[in-house]
Amino acid sequence: MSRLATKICGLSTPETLDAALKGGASHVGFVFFPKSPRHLDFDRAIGLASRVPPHVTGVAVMVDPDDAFLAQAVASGVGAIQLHGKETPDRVAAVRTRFGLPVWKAVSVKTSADLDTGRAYVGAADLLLYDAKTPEGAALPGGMGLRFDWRLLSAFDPPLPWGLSGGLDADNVAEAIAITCAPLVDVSSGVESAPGIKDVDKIAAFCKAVSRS
Ligand SMILES: O=C(O)c1ccccc1N[C@@H]1O[C@H](COP(=O)(O)O)[C@@H](O)[C@H]1O
Repeated sequence: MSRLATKICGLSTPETLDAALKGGASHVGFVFFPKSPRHLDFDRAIGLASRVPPHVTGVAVMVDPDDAFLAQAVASGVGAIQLHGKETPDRVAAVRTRFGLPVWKAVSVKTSADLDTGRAYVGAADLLLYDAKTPEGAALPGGMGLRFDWRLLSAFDPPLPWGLSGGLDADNVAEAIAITCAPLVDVSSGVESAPGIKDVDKIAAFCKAVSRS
């Protein structure tokens, strides 16, 4: 079991969810975004969330969701909400108040100035997830296996609890942790054999690499 929090994101089958749980993940992510190859419908999410034990948190990943969509995602049985779009601080605060769950806000990073945009979410979000900025016009705002310069975080004092995501995998996560001192790491593409297809061996290898860090 790792002392670091680990989120395996974009799970969509019982087998891969179980691999994440067996590996010691503290968080498991379910993506509710129709443009994503990892998109889950709410019925399947209910089945998966029911397998998640109480000491692990299911996280619903969404992009600029409205309240009706959020309500369906929350009803699947998750314990936290990850907002990965262009949600404003006011919107994040409203989601937290309305749904009563911890809210993570993704912060898209390419430069050091991008890190500072997270400060606006103090008092609104519970956790900032620093993720690589995807190119203008990209199909997805995350989950593309892209990484940013981790050295930006080594000289930065995050204003909230935080996590690192973007392009992590079993081969690079130890280096990422060493450079950033991230308390939480989040992976999706790096534990897949193809977009949206999670690989149980890669999940196990990632969890092992984190636990050795
Ligand atoms: O995974 C997706 O398809 C996705 C879709 C929309 C928003 C976020 C998404 N994933 C998140 O992106 C980061 C990084 O993923 P990766 O490891 O670089 O593939 C991760 O937090 C996912 O939760």
